[in-house]
Amino acid sequence: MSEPTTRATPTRDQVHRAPKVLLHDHLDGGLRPQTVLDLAPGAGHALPADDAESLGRWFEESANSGSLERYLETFDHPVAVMQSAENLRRVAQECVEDLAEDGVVYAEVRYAPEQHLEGGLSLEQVVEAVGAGFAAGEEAARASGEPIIVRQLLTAMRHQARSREIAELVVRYRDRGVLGFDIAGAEAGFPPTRHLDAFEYLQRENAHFTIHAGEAFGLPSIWQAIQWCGADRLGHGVRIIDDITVGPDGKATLGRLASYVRDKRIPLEMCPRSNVQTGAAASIAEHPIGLLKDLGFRVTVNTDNRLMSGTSMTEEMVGLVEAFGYSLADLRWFTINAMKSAFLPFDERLKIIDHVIKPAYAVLGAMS
Ligand SMILES: O=c1[nH]cnc2c1ncn2[C@@H]1O[C@H](CO)[C@@H](O)[C@H]1O
Ligand SMILES: [Zn+2]
Repeated sequence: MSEPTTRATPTRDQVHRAPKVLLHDHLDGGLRPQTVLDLAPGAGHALPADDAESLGRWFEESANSGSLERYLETFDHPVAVMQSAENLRRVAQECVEDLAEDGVVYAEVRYAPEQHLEGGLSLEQVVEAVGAGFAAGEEAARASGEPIIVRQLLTAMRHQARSREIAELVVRYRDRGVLGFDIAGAEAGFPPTRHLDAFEYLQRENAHFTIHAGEAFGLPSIWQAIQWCGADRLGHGVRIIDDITVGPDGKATLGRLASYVRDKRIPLEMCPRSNVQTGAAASIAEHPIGLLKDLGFRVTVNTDNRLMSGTSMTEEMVGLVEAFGYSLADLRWFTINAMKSAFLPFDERLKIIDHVIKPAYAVLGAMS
């Protein structure tokens, strides 16, 4: 019987070996420090450090700013070296290899094509270069016995005005590895409704999208994302906690919006370490993920930006195990939640749950 042993506290090695599903990871937030160093001279770009270890540390320290705006400034460096098809391809391939090595079996990786046009590429060429890199990475991962499926989400920058164009790009590439749309960037001052035409277009096209909301701005952003724009999922969504009150007896009362999010099973793409860095949460132990999980929200665990947070799926999950005492059964719950919430077709999601996630957890539980 594997069930009782899955209640034990998992070791780092077990978390590493467990199949993991990642829905919120930025391609330009996940470069290897060495790759940034390798590509910078060719891109004519100056960096704040000249060896991989110091550069990695620089990203983490600079991102540790307590403000989303300052956190986002660090992206200038990876974005500067992602302006050619060759570099995009390399970064995309390495991303898949790194995720596979971390035990991720399915990932949706996002980036903003409009930020990669400075070397003369078209939006289409950007999407195709990333797609080629993902395919090569999947191939390499399969060859090394770590099979993984990785798909693209295309992001539009919320302070810019290209969201409709990017939404159309998503629809054009929907059968070629692109599963959905997103908006990202500074949240305060740039509400989701600014891009309403893009979201309405996607809904008419039966396409999927997630919206970064409730990270650096509160409930109005989440409310707009869901009730005006029709988001399928919420990027972060941590501020939904503002619509929940916990009484002295520990009993939680949900407001209308929090009830709606829970009742409709709207997936929350939570990224604990990133939230601590931008000040959206005070610490991992105080992160709203603990309460939201207890209340049965459709919570998922994600990395956001592996480079800026010095993190991985294993690292995020180990952090949660340490802070909340989660068991393998809890990690399996997060993982199945994520797979259920993916933009991959339903039959393919089920196949991964039934043939990859559940059997691997059964083996891990039996061996613990
Ligand atoms: O947590 C986040 N909140 C909002 N925007 C973000 C976050 N992480 C990254 N980006 C933004 O998304 C762009 C495309 O990948 C990145 O260049 C960065 O500006
Ligand atoms: Zn993000």
